[in-house]
Amino acid sequence: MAAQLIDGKAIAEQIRQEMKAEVAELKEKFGGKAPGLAVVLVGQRKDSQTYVRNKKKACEEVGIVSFGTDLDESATEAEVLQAVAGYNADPSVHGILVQLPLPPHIDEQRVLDAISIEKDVDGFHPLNIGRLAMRGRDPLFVPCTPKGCLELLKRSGVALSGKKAAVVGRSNIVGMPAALLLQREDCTVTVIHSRTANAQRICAEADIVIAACGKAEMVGGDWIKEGAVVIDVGINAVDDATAKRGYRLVGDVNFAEASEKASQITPVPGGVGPMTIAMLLRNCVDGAARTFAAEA
Ligand SMILES: Nc1nc2c(c(=O)[nH]1)N[C@@H](CN(C=O)c1ccc(C(=O)N[C@@H](CCC(=O)O)C(=O)O)cc1)CN2
Ligand SMILES: [Mg+2]
Repeated sequence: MAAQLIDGKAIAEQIRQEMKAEVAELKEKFGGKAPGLAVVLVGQRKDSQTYVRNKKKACEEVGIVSFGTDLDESATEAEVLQAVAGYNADPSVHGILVQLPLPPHIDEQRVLDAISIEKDVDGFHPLNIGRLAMRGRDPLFVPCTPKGCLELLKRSGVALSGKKAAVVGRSNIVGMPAALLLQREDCTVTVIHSRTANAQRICAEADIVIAACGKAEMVGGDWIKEGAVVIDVGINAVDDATAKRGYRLVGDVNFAEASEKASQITPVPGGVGPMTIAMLLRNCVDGAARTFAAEA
């Protein structure tokens, strides 16, 4: 039987509407103060420019004030660090995001480590990741894409406790934090990576699969257990002369095959992607609410 679609675009829209009301309440409660998000973009990558534009548009929609620094591809690491330091010190900014990837001459780790953990709305700072990994500790922010995956599961009524989960991929941004989040929900988690022996057989035992390996359609139908829930994080462009843009987007999962086996599945596009931005807004509003309450 074909799987039920998890509509990330619709769920993200619903979350934005919920947040619009929350931001209005915050303003009412705290004398007109609004949450502020600062985005630092380095270089002219078309995809990054689109994501940053979409983030600013989403901020506007919910009432978050956005700030931006656009630096040339040739910007030095010192210039990027200076932009971050300025936003760290700016009381009207509650969230700082440096769009990734950065040009290769800039040390990504050094830049991410420079963001104040109270404003780390991407959740990439080692202190936030470290707290996520520890029992009894809570990060101030959780990385947006894995947070979006968990939100999709919860809003789709998927019970997590005691379930077997497989995360395909172990990146710092998605795979690793997704595995930690599932573990915090009492799933038994296996992380599958490029050196995993019998990856397909292990994945096919999971009740929940999060695919984030960055390889177009690598997770085939035979990787999916009958009735499993599949969350596809991948966004891969494949040439297609018949498509409007000359390419089409596919995930890390072979959607046609997997949807014959899964009970629920996310599409690409329109699955996890829109949730990344919705969770960024969520983090920014939560950060601002914490600051406003502390200042009151
Ligand atoms: N600082 C960060 N950099 C990057 C992150 C991040 O979370 N923080 N994630 C990605 C890019 N990204 C947000 O920044 C992002 C990627 C994709 C989407 C999205 O909505 N995708 C659409 C399809 C878009 C298209 O048509 O091209 C979808 O899946 O439906 C949103 C945000 C790397 N960098
Ligand atoms: Mg998607």
